[in-house]
Amino acid sequence: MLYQFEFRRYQRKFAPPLTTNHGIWEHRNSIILRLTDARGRVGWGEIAPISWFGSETLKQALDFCRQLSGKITSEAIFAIPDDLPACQFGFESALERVGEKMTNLPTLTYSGLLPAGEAAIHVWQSLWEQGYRTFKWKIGVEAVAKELEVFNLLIRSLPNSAKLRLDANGGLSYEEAELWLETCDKFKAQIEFIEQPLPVGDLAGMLRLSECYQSAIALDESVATLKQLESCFQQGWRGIFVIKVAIAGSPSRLRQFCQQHQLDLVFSSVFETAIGRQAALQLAAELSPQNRAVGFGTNHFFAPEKSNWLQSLWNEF
Ligand SMILES: O=C(O)CCC(=O)c1ccccc1C(=O)O
Ligand SMILES: [Mg+2]
Repeated sequence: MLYQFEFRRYQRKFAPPLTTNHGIWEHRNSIILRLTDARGRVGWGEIAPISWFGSETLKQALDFCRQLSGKITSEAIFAIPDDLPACQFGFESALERVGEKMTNLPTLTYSGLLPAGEAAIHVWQSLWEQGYRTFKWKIGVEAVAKELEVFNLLIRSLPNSAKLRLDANGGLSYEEAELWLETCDKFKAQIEFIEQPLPVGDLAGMLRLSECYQSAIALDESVATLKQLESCFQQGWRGIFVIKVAIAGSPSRLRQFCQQHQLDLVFSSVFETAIGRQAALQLAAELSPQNRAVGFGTNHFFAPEKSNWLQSLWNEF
């Protein structure tokens, strides 16, 4: 089946900028795409790469879109190479939606993302009032001693029924990870897991840590794509896997892998727009075992989008 294909770049500004162990993030850039079949039915998709996280770059995605010259077949979509995982997601999810009505978002429990540093102590309350009960806080941004101090304030200020996730973005040394895990073990009832304590390549280190501490560890950067997910599973990881659907690759192959194996999954946003978010959350609702909140409580990092943003982007009024 042949489709007409159009795409536009889209940019949103983080307000305030997002700080992680990888640095400061000011703008979220992505590509919105539209497929149209011979009968004029359309499907929308989003390509939202994060190259520092292990996907292709925005430029590689744009180059791929440009060389298509406005046309693509479903066969070509399923043959997009594995080194363009965000493109695989964007095109396949658009294809799945051609002719489908926008459905209601599935009901899921959300984890609210807190800003790094002390700001977290001032932000969780408004998220709590919006109904969030699980929060994620970035660590590995400042010196460990300083962060442990803020952690102590944060964990004491949070209600006992709140759950906290700590995300190091691969930024800890083995010794620092030990220190954090000891701390987590002391607050077992409130800490859900620590995410990606060590760098991507150090699966052996994280396997060792997971044997030495009671607190759970989640892999994130180490399993950014389906290929990496399969590889970590084969190497014996049976802890938590964070799945960033929008950069993981082909949604149909991801679905297959997750249905074949019993995995402890946490679905997570890559700051996609409503288009990628819809597709990612639908897959999350399908595959999520429902016991863990999805990491899509991220919209407060942007000013609300105007309701006609997509029409404006396409210049269609
Ligand atoms: O998972 C969440 O709760 C929020 C999303 C998130 O933290 C994130 C978003 C974009 C890129 C990297 C990350 C991350 O988990 O490190
Ligand atoms: Mg993470």
